[in-house]
Amino acid sequence: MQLCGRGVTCVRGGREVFAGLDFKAVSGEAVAVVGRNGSGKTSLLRLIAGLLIPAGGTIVLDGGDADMTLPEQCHYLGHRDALKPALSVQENLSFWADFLGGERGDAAESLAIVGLDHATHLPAAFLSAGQRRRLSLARLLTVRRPVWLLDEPTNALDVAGQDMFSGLMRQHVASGGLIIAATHAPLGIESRELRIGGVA
Ligand SMILES: Nc1ncnc2c1ncn2[C@@H]1O[C@H](COP(=O)(O)OP(=O)(O)OP(=O)(O)O)[C@@H](O)[C@H]1O
Repeated sequence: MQLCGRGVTCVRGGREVFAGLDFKAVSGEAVAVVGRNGSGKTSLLRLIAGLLIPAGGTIVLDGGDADMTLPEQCHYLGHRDALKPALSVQENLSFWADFLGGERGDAAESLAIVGLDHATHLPAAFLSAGQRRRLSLARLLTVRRPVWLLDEPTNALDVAGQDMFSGLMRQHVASGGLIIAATHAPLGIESRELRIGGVA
């Protein structure tokens, strides 16, 4: 499996953020997207996820599931945790599993892995920032998708949480997945750097 961007141009609010960007990520690899604030790291992830339309160029996944679009094969985890505050931890995860569809893993096991098995019935509104992040990470495990697009994934995680997440990323790439992560901090696993917008 290979994700390939050719000549990708991003325009937001009528302003060109980046132009002519070439990039590639293959199965078993993590790519860390780095660059100064506003250089377009989040925008690039959203372009790959199909949440923004490129103003130019192409983004193609070769060797994936031919019956599915690229966005259908991606998990996009934004830096803001997309949770419904009135729903419980378990209900939030069920919502995402229903919304995303496809092959579904064991939700209880996913919550145990991210360390939220003690809080399954707690409304998401009561979670701490790190717990909200952990609940978002549980999505990656409950619904299997090969391409993980992660925006500042370790934000708010404590040291143990960062270690746990490094292990999950390692397993994902070892099983043939690929990761593209926008980050200002070290990703926590071996990764190749994709710098956008020049030197910070
Ligand atoms: N909805 C929007 N409308 C107009 N401009 C936008 C919009 N969203 C983002 N931008 C602009 O696009 C540019 C790139 O933003 P983006 O969030 O992709 O950068 P980033 O590299 O992820 O930044 P950071 O390191 O601060 O998270 C910024 O100049 C930003 O102001």
